[in-house]
Amino acid sequence: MDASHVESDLVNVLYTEEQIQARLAELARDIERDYEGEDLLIVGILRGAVMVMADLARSFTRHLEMDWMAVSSYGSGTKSSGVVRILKDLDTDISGRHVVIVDEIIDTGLTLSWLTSNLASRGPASVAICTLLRKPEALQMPVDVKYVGWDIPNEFVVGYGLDFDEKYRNLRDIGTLAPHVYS
Ligand SMILES: O=P(O)(O)OC[C@H]1O[C@H](OP(=O)(O)OP(=O)(O)O)[C@H](O)[C@@H]1O
Ligand code: HPA
Repeated sequence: MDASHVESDLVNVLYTEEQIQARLAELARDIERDYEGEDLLIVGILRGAVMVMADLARSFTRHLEMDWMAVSSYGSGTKSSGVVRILKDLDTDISGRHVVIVDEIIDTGLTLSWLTSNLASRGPASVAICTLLRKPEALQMPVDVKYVGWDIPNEFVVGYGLDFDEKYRNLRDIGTLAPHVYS
């Protein structure tokens, strides 16, 4: 499939690469300000958060550590299964550490709500969430989010790490899928 073919699968571009980079730089400034003088560990949630982690981390002008977790709640479809499983745990002991979880989207809130309590039970100094996107109308669980890029409508989005059936993660922009892709 060539690149123009992939772009034509998008019905609407919500955020361009330039807009995403600018917003991540602002979020990095906010996080730097809030954790000034503190040790900081950012935790990316595989696989979707790879792009956000890479670009957010490089927007920081301070030292920080990075670790990764993989959890599963979506399978191959567009609906959360509601069951969260850890597929890869942290390599870092987070007791006494300030942790910021980094993800690309909060949809139902199930994943991050579960993950926040899981990490909080390990005795960190603090746990906060940074997400590029959030769908307020889709939330089923309360999630306390400290840093949000944008609130978006309740539509399935792809690109910049977000996939549909493992495709479209490598798009630079974020957009909604054309209906012909689902049918
Ligand atoms: O708020 P929720 O409804 O729980 O959805 C949010 C989760 O869904 C996505 O991950 P996904 O399970 O699609 O895995 P992936 O990152 O490997 O694509 C995203 O990265 C979040 O972790
Ligand atoms: O809208 C979405 N797109 C891709 N992956 C997702 N995981 C949760 N919500 C979404």
